[in-house]
Amino acid sequence: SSSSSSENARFGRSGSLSSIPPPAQKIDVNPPKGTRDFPPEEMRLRNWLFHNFREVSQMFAFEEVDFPVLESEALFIRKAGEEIRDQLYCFEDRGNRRVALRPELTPSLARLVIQKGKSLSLPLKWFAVGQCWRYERMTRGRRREHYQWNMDIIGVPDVTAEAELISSIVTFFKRIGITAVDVGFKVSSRKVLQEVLRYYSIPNNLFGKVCIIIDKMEKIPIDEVKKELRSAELSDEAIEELLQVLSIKSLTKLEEKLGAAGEAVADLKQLFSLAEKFGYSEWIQFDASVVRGLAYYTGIVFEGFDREGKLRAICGGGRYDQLLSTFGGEDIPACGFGFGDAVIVELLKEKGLIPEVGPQVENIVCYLDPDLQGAAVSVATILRGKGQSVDLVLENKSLKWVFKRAARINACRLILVGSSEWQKGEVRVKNLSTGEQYEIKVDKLE
Ligand SMILES: Nc1ccc(Br)nc1
Repeated sequence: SSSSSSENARFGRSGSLSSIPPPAQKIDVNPPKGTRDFPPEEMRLRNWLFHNFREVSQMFAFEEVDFPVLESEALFIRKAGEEIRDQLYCFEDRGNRRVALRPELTPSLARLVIQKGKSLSLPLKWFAVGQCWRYERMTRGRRREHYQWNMDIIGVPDVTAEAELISSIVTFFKRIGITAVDVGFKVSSRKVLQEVLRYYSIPNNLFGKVCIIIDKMEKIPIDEVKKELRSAELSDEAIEELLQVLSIKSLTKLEEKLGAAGEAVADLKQLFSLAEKFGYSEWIQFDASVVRGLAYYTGIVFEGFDREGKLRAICGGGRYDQLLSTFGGEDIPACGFGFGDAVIVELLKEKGLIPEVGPQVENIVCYLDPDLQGAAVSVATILRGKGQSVDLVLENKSLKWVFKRAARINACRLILVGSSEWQKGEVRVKNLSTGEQYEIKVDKLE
C-alpha cells in the first residue's frame, strides 16, 4: 500500500482501526507491598553479599541446602507468643491445605533432617541462603520479605559448635571490612533462665513463653514485661530475681550468682575460652539479657549488634536441642544462626563500605556495514567459545552509539567488524582503557 509508515503504525498491519485494542488499564508496576525488585545494580550488590555468605560457608566446609519457600503452616505453629507466629504469611491453598511462606529456615531444616533420618551421617554442617516472609500490617511500613543466610551444625552437643558458628560470622564480617570496632556479639545461655525458673519451680512448659516475654524487654516498657510475666504465673519474687539476673553483664558475677556447678556457667566459660583460640575474644561479650525471640532455643544464644546502637540486630542464633522432637522426630543436638540481607546493607552504608560492583564485560562486538551482521555474529561466537564475555551489538548502530554503550557496560575492548579488514580476515580491536588500536586475524583473537 502507498500509506506512510506512520499511517501503517496508526492502522497496524491490517490497516483497519477496529483491530487496535484500546490502551489497557495501566497496572501498578511496583512490586507488592513490602517486597523488592532487584534491578541490575541492586542485584550486583545482592550477588556480592551472597557470594561472601557462600565463600565463608564453604571455607568452614558447610554444604549448601535449600527448601521450598512454601511449607505446611504446621511447621511454624508454636504457642509461645512469638512475633514470627503472629506475622505468619499463611493461607489456604486450592487443595484446602493450610500453608505458609516460610518466616525462617530452621524448621524446614529440621523437617529435612527428620525425613532423611538414619541415612544422614552426623555431624551435619549445612548452610542456606533463602527468602523468608512475614505478613505485617503495612501500618509499620516494614518489609515483608528478606533473604537470610543460615548456617547450622546438627549432631554436636558441645559448645565448640556455637564457637565455630560465631567464628564463621566474624570471618564474614572481616571479609567485607567490618571490624570489632563496628560490631560485637552479645552472648548468653538460656540455661541461665532455666536455672532461675527451676529455683522458683516454674514448670518447664512455660520456659519458651517466658523467653519470648524476656526478649521483648528492650522493646516494651518494663512494667508491661512484668505484667506479662505475672500472667505467665511467675511470682513477684521470681520476677524480681529473674530481672536482676538478666541484668548481669559479667561472667564472674553470673558465677557468683548461680554458682560454678551449673551448665550455664560451664558452657559460657568454655565458649569464652574457645573464643580466645579462634581469635575473636574482642568481638564477644556476656550479656544475660540476650534470649532471642525464637521459642526453640535451649542453650547458648547470641546476636550481632552495631556498637553505635543505630540498627536492629544484624544476625542471631543459638542452640536448639529439642526442636526435632516438636515435629515428632528423635531429638538431635543442633545450633545455628540467621543473618538477614537488610540490616547488614544499612551497616555497610553507615560505614562507607558498600563495594563498587559495576557491570564488567570483556568485549563489545559491532559491525559497521549492514552486510557484516553475520560476520559480527561469528566473531562474537568465536570469542564466547574461548570463554570470553561478549556484548554483541545486535543492530547496525553508529560508532557514537557503540562507544556510549561500551562505556555504560564497562567493556574492556571494542571489536569492530569492518569491510576492509574483513576482506583480509581481520577485525579492528580497540583497548578501551589504553586506547591502543590494532588489526588482527580473527583466529588470533584471544
Ligand atoms: N522472619 C522474618 C521474615 C521476613 C522479614 Br522482612 N523479617 C523477618
